[in-house]
Amino acid sequence: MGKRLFSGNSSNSSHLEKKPKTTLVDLEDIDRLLSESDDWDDSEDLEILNNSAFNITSRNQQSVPSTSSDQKIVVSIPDCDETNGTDKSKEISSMIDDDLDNILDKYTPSSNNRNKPTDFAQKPTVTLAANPLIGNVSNPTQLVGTSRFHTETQTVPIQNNIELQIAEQNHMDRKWNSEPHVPEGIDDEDMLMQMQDEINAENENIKPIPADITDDMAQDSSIEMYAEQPKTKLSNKFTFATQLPSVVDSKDGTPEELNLPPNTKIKIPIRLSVEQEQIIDLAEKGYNIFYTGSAGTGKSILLKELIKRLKKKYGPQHVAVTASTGLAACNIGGFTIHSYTGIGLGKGDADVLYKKVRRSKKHLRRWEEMSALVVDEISMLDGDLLDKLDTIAQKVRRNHEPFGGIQLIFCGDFFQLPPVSKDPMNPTKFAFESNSWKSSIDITIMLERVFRQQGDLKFIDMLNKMRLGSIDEETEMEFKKLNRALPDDDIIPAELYSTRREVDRANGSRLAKLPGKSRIFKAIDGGDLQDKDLRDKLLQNFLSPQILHLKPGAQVMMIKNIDATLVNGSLGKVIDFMDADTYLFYDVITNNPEAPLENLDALRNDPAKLEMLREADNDDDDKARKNKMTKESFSRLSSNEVVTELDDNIFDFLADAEPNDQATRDNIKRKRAWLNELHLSSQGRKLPLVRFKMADMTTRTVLVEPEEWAIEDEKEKPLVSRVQLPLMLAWSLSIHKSQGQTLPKVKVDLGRVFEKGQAYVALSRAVSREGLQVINFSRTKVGAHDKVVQFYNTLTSAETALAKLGNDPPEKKRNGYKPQFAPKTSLSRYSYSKKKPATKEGGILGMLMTRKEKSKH
Ligand SMILES: Nc1ncnc2c1ncn2[C@@H]1O[C@H](COP(=O)(O)OP(=O)(O)OP(=O)(O)O)[C@@H](O)[C@H]1O
Repeated sequence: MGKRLFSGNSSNSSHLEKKPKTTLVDLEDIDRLLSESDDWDDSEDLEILNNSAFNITSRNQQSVPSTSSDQKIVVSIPDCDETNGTDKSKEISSMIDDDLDNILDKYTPSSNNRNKPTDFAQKPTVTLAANPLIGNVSNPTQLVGTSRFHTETQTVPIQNNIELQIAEQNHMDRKWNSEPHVPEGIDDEDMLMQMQDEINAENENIKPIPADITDDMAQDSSIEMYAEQPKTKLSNKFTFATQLPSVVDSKDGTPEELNLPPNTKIKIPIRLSVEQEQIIDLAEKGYNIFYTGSAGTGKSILLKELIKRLKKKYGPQHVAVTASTGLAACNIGGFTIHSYTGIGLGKGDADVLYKKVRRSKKHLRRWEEMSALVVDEISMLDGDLLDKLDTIAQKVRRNHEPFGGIQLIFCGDFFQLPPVSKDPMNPTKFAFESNSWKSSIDITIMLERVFRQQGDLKFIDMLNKMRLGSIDEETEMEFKKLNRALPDDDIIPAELYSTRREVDRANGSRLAKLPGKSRIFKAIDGGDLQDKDLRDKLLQNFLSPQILHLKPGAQVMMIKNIDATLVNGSLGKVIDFMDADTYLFYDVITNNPEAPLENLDALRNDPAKLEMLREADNDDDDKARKNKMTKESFSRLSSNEVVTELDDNIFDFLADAEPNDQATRDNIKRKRAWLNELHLSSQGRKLPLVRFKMADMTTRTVLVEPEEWAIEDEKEKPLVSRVQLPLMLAWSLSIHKSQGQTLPKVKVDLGRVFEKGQAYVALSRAVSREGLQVINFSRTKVGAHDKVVQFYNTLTSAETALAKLGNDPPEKKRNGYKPQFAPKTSLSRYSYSKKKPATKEGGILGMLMTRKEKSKH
């Protein structure tokens, strides 16, 4: 029997949990690789796993129905960089050779696993991919947890109809042409097909003889064994998703000669185009770059790769990854520029904002350590604000070069949405009109190839005309033809509207269609401002509504940055409502299903420990403490609140591990009852338990607690404030929020378009005309700013920009340019306290508190 290198599990909707449903049996291999390599950067989980030798995960397709048992295992081969590529390549090569044997071992019937019930047979897909661009990475610690979880719960084996796939070489690797590092044997499609045929031929002989698989056999087998998954009620299908990996049906993307079965899903790694690569080259040389291109030219995709390269060059903590809006920031795994730089709403002059930054050690440090500042969707950033940021940078860093010598990478399309200007007397100032832009940007480049709509060239042409604000009659007719219903299939179309009122109405009607009564969450508003009209106006500006209606099944969007992965823009689905105390225990059971009930009981009956746990869960910064009381009053159970039993959905994680032995089954049953009893008797207000979809396609289930928004005067006293759940319904989106998205199926209503570029942004989210419905189209809705047209007339292609530059890198051109980060002079005055758990407890309490600490960082 070969060593067990990996295994996967079946995936239905419930497998999109944060606790990964991937099993990695041979963890030692991963651990060893991680510890032996000098290249891993421990501080960045994502970095580690992007570079890890093996990245073995189970992936769900976005549109897999909840009842499906479709499975996909991705084995990623790491990227080779310039310096260590060859060695690592050899190492991987030999390991991969072993792995092929293991794949065969794993899916070939052996004496131990021959008798399996085909009823439960899953249909795994094995993809051997060379570090796909959008890898689904997992965290090694998560893998450890998962492994334990699965080892203790024997289930039923995967067996028949396996499909082996080979993903193309990762064309992001710039050494592809010269030194392909995929080992021989892996990129050989014939061999894979042969393996697939062999395995399936053997598997056909397996007779469905259920029930006689003993625990011992399961332990000994090289095959992991899984239970048939019970169906969950809530689908994990989302109306839309941000920048999903390119997963296409075989009919669209599989090379003919692969001859894969019709339902095979293939992940096609993205290969950067020459012009995209050229921009990376320029950025690596240290130039301050603005690059642009029409919607769908791959600006964001390129930006993600560029960020990786800059992090390699400067170190992750020296690269500020930001965007002008929360959703755009979410797309590139960054922050809004306002929150990252510490300028809040950006109100007040540069001096006021500089003082604000100085008061926050965290933000001061960020500015001081910054070597590169990346801003996505720059078109929505106000030119005056850019000038203020420039001033702050120079002051904080005590360096009078533009932006204090920080390298700038700006990306966006000025033909799309301009900065929001609410003051008619003070019209929009584009970023390119600012003084700081003129003094800092070395190169402006235009990407020319459109990827998003590449399957519909006529549509690209129509959109291009629209972008420039001039469409002819024929184009208008073509757009008007799109006023028809979209096919009613598995995918629910996203809906885009121009105004918030329209969005609210559309979301409200979707909510009404869900069964059951909605729960109402009323905001607590405060602040010192006396002028009622002004106060109401300011309150209206908050994204969070005064009254929020929610039901289980509601699609929601997070509207605050909570931690590293749960950010403004994260999409989720409400699965139930529970109070904070029940959630503490729910969390314990989720992470530790085998924890004895007696321990949970003991913790429940120990008020001191419980209090400690609650404290550890609370944010300890000053402001949070000030608002604690308001938040607490928000979270108090009101007398008329009806408390019902918890829904079975919340126990998905237990159902996944459907045990074979009676004792474990009983244990789980007891825990369900125990948690329900706690839930029914608890005095806390029931808050939404939301399953969020993460950028790596896993999910994370969290109890969403109230947050505070405030508009402050210059002395940081709140003029108006609101405490509310940081959620909004999200079946429909405003066009402003949709900027940056790729939406395969979308319905757009242009009836109330009020801004130049707005109609273009909305329609260019679609991938093709086939997936686009347009209501209220009219030529009058289309327009472009003259200033933007003029500015774009001055732009060049990447190739021309390169030719003009010559060989001198900007380090030589810009006097005193520092490719590394700024001196840390003022830093030494501060000491940074790291948050520590309130106490070092062992057992469940300790585990919980450590987890909470970790999730905060
Ligand atoms: N080099 C490439 N090869 C194949 N597909 C690509 C490439 N670059 C981008 N794409 C695809 O094109 C689509 C649009 O990419 P992306 O969102 O990065 O464009 P964008 O220019 O940022 O669009 P927008 O301006 O609308 O935000 C995505 O589906 C992406 O996967």
